Amino acid sequence: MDQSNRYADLALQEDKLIADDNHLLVAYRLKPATGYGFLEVAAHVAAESSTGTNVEVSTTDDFTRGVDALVYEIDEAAFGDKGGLMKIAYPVDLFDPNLIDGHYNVSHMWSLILGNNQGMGDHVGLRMLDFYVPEKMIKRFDGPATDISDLWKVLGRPEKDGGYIAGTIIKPKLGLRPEPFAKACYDFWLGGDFIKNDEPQANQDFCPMETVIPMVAETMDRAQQATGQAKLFSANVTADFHGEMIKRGDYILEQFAKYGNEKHVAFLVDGFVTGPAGVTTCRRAFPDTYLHFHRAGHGALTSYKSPMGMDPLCYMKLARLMGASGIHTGTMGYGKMEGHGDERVLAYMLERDECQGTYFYQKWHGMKPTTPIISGGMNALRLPGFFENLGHGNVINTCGGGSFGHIDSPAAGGLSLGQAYDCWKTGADPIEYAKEHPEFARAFESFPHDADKIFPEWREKLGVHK
Ligand SMILES: O=C(COP(=O)(O)O)[C@H](O)[C@H](O)COP(=O)(O)O
Ligand SMILES: [Mg+2]
Repeated sequence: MDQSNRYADLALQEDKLIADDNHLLVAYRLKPATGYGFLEVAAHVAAESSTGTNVEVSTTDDFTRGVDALVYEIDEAAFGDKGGLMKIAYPVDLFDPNLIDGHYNVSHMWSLILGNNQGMGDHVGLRMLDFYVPEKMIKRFDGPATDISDLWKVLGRPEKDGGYIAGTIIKPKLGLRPEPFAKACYDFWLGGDFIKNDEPQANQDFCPMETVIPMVAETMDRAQQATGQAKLFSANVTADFHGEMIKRGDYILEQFAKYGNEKHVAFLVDGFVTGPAGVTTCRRAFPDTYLHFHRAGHGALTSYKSPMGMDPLCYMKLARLMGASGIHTGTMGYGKMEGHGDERVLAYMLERDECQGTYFYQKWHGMKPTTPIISGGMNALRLPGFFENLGHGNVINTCGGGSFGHIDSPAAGGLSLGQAYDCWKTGADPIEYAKEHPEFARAFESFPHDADKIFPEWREKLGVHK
């Protein structure tokens, strides 16, 4: 059934919709199935995502029609054989404020703008590319409670432009018992700032949380005394049940508090698999603790290979609305995961108070920033190019292989990361810099494939021969 008479109004002007502040706007890539017209399917998406279904229903009244989502722009040929562009305006009244405080639910918003419409049979691709949240709504999302300035403060740095946080992920990913786990932490902290649990490290029988966490807390204290520097640990609190997540969080804070280090802890939530409910549980139960949003699994939704799901930019915006203090953004083509250099916008959208996205200029109206967490196949050699592309180094970076794969030690791995930042920041030539900085220099020998690719003449210039 073609519902474009009701669910499309191509005369609506985007500027006016934004000025009126009564609509949430979404840009999608749509590819209709064979035999269906573009506007017809677009209107069906708007219907399915608001007041309608695939047929007229007798219960509809005039008020109902007043909150229809409307297709207001289409460009059928925008993406060639991948489909066309359509934009839909959703009345703010469609969205769901909490009973307890009137704040909006991200889970509800998500189920509306990218929910049932994903499974419709009359398209072969529907992907959310960008969205715009109006001012009156954005002020009623939680947003972050803590941000990178809280971590810089713990590290004794300026709270503005406090710079690069050199981190790692304890590797191997699984299989370390408590003693070797704590030892790995100590060995890295001698050279770096920040350690996170890898996302599946939790409460396994071979490494129970109630054995390993007290050891990590004691280790942090020892590493801080040995180096005279503050250290940070991002502990996994992911769980299905909010009560379990809170139990884990309370337990972890209690253990680090024994050394006065409760502010040196972040909580890692696998926010893709727990969804907004998991992230918000952590955000609200522990508003003083930095919320580290790990997104394992997100590729099923955000991969550019898919005609479905959403672009990573949308995922970043959802994470900031939910209140993530930091979220993984990928490595913008410099690491091992999918991505490309122009994904700088992912970081800028998280950090800035206003930012131009793919289709919409989003203002955040004072919402705290979310830190870009750079992770996945990174090491000291890849970092200078990464910083150059991004234009700054106010990020958390975690290098698992890049630290524990350093041929000298995890501490040397950690030091090599801070040196990579210093090298870029001071505008030094990496090869010249390596001559004066042994840990950075040994990263070339640790990661020779990267060295060959990024600095092809490194062997001759540094005098290192096979
Ligand atoms: O454990 C790692 C990286 O380990 P390593 O440093 O050894 O590659 C992270 O879980 C991934 O970065 C997640 O990907 P993303 O950050 O893209 O979500
Ligand atoms: Mg991991």
